Amino acid sequence: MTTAHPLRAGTAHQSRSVAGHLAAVTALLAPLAAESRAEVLPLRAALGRALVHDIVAPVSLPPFANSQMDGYAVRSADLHDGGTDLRVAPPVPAGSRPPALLTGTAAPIMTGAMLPDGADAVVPIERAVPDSFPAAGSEASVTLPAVPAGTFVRPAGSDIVAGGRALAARTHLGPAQLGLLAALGRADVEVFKAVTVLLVTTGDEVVEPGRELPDGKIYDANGTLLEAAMAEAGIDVRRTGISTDEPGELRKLLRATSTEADLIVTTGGVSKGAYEVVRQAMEDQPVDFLHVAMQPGGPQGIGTFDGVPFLGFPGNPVSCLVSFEMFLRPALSALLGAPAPRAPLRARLGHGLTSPERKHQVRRGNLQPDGTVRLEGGEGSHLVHALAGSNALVHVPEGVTELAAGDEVEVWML
Ligand SMILES: Nc1nc2c(c(=O)[nH]1)N[C@H]1C(S)=C(S)[C@@H](COP(=O)(O)OP(=O)(O)OC[C@H]3O[C@@H](n4cnc5c(N)ncnc54)[C@H](O)[C@@H]3O)O[C@H]1N2
Ligand code: MOO
Repeated sequence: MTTAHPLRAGTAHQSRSVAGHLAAVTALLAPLAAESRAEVLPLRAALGRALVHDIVAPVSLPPFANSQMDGYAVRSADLHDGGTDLRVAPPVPAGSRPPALLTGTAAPIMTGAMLPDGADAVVPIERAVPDSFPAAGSEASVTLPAVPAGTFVRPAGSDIVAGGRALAARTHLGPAQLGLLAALGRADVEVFKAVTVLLVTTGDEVVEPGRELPDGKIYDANGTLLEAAMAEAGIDVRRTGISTDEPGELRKLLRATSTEADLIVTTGGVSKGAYEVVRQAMEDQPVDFLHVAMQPGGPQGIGTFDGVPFLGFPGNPVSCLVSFEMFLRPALSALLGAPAPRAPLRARLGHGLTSPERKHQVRRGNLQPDGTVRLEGGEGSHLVHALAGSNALVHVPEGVTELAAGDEVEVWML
């Protein structure tokens, strides 16, 4: 292909850095961040999505000064060292505005109840004598120790003040963020629509799980692996079934199924063999096939098919998962705020490793409770069993060829 295209790498033999390819994938998918791709969802349906706009707090949290403890609301100026007897006022009712607290009285108040006007502190019931509340309606007095103003009071707006920014645009909505929106009184929220990916696995040697396995064939691991990775990341995944190695058939399949898709992802058929179906099917399309300086996941395809963004991941199962984690997930995180990016951790290697000098290596491993990471399997990108026994990706940056046990590495929890 010689057509000029902003996403294209130049010659097919050029190797592109991981950062360079991530930038290209992000540029390819940038139109997905258009505000026209917004929808309003009830909070319960918005888990895992991200905000289109900033959210401004319509009320303060807490909305009113309230008690942090079960105890007595007091005027701190009434209390003196050595203990002070106060008349017990009627209890503060839950969920409504109490009458003002008269000087020389203490009002039983429960956690979260509104502080009466005039009260400026709460003495926990454990510090009162007696240390239990009198029966409702009875005449009683209580002895309380001196406390500074503000003791066990949660001031209005101490969490957020009305008019302040509660959440920024592109914030990923997990339980805490949805809980905040509910606390602010929101019943629904404007989020980016889920990204729809058409996922196509390819190869004459690949057979649907559940069928018989003739000699020379293997089961399709990639379809299930990537569908699960994408679904977990909140992507709406459509599967086409396995494409044969016939480029015309793959083209027909894509044309029939890709119209509603935001992105086409294929696996396999992108390297240098004689039957690279994805390469051949894309011959008349603005698609680059290039090598990223990464192991696994080196061979990559990127461009558009009939105008639909396209990523061609390599066929080895570990390679296609690593491609998803290194490029698609972070590109969507950066553009749309969802899925959430992987949180990078630092860990110490349980044992040494070697890595090719000009490649960013991504090994699979298990982060142990003692903070060391044990590598699972070797470098091979076919090691799906070792992948299944791993809980983390282990990064060895380009330029690092050898690491010893105890050396620090970056890991991403899977
Ligand atoms: N001469 C070269 N050969 C290869 C190179 C290279 O640079 N020069 N790169 C190697 C690397 S690295 C990778 S990764 C693979 C990528 O190959 P393809 O994307 O073309 O994928 P295939 O050849 O179709 O398959 C590779 C491998 O993965 C297995 N596979 C394919 N699809 C599935 C599936 N759905 N489920 C499970 N396993 C699958 C397939 O049987 C092969 O074993 O190329 C290297 N070769
Ligand atoms: O780079 Mo390939 O993706 O290792 O096996």
